[in-house]
Amino acid sequence: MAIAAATAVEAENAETDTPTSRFAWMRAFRRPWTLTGIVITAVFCIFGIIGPWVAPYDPSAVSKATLQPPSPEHWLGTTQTGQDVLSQMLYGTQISLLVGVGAAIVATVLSVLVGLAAGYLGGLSDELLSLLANVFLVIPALPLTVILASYLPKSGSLGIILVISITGWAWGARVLRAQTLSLRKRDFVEAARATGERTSSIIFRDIFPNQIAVIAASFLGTVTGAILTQASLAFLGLTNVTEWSWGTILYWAQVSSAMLTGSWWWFVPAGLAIALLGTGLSLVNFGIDEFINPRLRQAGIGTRKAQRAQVRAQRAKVVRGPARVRGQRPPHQPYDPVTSDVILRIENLHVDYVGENSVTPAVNDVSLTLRRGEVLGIAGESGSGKSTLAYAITRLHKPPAQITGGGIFYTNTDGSTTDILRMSDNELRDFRWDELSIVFQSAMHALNPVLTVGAQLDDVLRAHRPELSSADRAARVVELLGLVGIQTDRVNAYPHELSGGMRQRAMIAVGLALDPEIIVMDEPTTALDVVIQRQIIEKIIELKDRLGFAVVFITHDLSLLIELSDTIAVMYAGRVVELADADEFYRNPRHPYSQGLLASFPTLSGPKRELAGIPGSPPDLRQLPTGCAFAPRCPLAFDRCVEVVPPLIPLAGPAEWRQAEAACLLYEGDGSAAARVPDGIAERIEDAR
Ligand SMILES: Nc1ncnc2c1ncn2[C@@H]1O[C@H](COP(=O)(O)OP(=O)(O)OP(=O)(O)O)[C@@H](O)[C@H]1O
Repeated sequence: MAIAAATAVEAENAETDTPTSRFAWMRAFRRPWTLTGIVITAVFCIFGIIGPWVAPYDPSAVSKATLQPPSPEHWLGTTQTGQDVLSQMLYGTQISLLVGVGAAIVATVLSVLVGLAAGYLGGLSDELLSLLANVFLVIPALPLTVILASYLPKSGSLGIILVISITGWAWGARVLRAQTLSLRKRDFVEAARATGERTSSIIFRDIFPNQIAVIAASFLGTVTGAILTQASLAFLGLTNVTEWSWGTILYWAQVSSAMLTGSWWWFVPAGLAIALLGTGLSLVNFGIDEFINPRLRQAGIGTRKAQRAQVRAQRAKVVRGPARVRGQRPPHQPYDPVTSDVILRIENLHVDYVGENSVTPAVNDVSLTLRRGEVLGIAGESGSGKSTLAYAITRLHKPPAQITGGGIFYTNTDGSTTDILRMSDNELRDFRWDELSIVFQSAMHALNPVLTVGAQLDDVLRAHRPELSSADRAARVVELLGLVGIQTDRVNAYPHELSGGMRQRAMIAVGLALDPEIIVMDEPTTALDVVIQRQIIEKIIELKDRLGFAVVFITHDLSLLIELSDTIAVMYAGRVVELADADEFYRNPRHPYSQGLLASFPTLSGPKRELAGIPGSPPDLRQLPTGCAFAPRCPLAFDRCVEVVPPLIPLAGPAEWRQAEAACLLYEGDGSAAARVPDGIAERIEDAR
């Protein structure tokens, strides 16, 4: 078995053995088209810088050689007054580039600030900033540019940069706002928020890198647009026409009727330069896309090393051993009422989703207790309120969810208790991750796709342990990766370069970063195959036993839950309907819903049996039936079940039981048997068992 597990780990590691060398990103710029773009842009930049020094003539100096076509003396010919077109082009390149890059920098900074702030902050800030952007968008840019340009003193490039940036930032801001709106709902941003990163850090460390491709495209597009606009303004005579730029060359060519006289050498070079630079910048943009997006970078290069790694991974997958037989539950620390002290107490918690016309009571009067170092498993069908409960515990619930009642009490190490629901934002920021962390459902979405695993761990440490030096943080990152069983050379891997199991391990490492007392795990193994699921669960148990944290574990997978948990809470329609020691729950589930749930899962051990589903489906929480919400599906329901909402009734049992309660009228009375139920039901209970 150990060999099978080792092979599977090897397979997982092999699966991730893709080239993530420090210089892998450089390959993005090796593509022929990108290289062509870089060469074109670089040539223009070089001429922009050295142009005035290498120009053979003063661009304004007149001579007798008027309107000469290209010749060895004047490579690009001369103008009507005998000025050298090549010299004008060399001087003009500098001014055109200055205007293009200057305007693009100002417009991009404006659009990034407005777009990201509006999209992330939302509310009034969004409304005001969006209004501002919309106002600039509805004003026709060209007429506004023309008006502004004609009112500004023709002082030269600076005025033009200002005019172009004022009219050019709004569209980029709109696009970035829309992107930010969608990104802010992504799990990795939620995760960053939950880890306590500050707003500015979330915007610039988590959201901004995901937008760089858009920002780069917008920047390069604005450079081209600004050069074109400057050329148009100059062509119309709205700039300082004695300052040489590609636009002023075109202006003088046009006022001197160069097109009519067929003096093509006067205007073609300037037009060609604009077109060529635009093409070069577009080609560079493709390379930037690939450079920014680690997925494209990876997909594009397809090195032999990567292919070999994939083949190895495929082979290793084939030789994986079978999953461990269910029912071989790893040993837990035995329950000791003296040492097992309460660390989290949820009391009569109510969470509603408040809509315009309806209220969904997703968590309804839930009381639970988590003890230090233990695992509280929460089971239930989809829609029973498990995730809502997890989000409420961590105070990560968002409108329309509202906590409408109850308390969640955390026991500090000094024995005092704090109501999590009454914590201020600052207290919550310190509490989350330091004391209580979360492992989110889908690691692929909860990890930032454009940051390496190491950088994401580093972010958490940076946010909560500012006193740590970067070397200490790096050492802790390596230690955390080792803890969860990720090879430490994967520190620079991007999430997509890791297998599903590795990503989930990385998420667990993020959860462990600050040594919390409690980790809430919401479906942490969903979408993983059983072998990897098994490894993750074993890792969680190993870490829990080693580090002593408590876990609230949420899953649909009842057999997994029984294996992992000390106590199990079964939820149905927002309520806890059974609370029991995991072993006892497995041996003898009491609530008819728990019996149905267990019957619909394969047995952990023993002979094979036919699986039986629970008839019907969970009720609409907005219109709960009267009495017990499970009654319409319950094979044991009797008249009173549709009249009375059953409270959690303590069940009779041995003293060593941790907890045993069921919200079922069958156990009214002494909690031992169906003494008070009508005739015939007692036999049906026995049959059902
Ligand atoms: N944003 C929302 N607005 C309104 N109702 C919601 C919202 N989110 C969840 N609900 C409702 O709250 C109830 C509980 O949902 P929740 O996601 O907590 O259940 P769950 O047991 O975690 O389900 P799953 O296992 O599928 O995640 C469901 O009836 C669901 O429809």
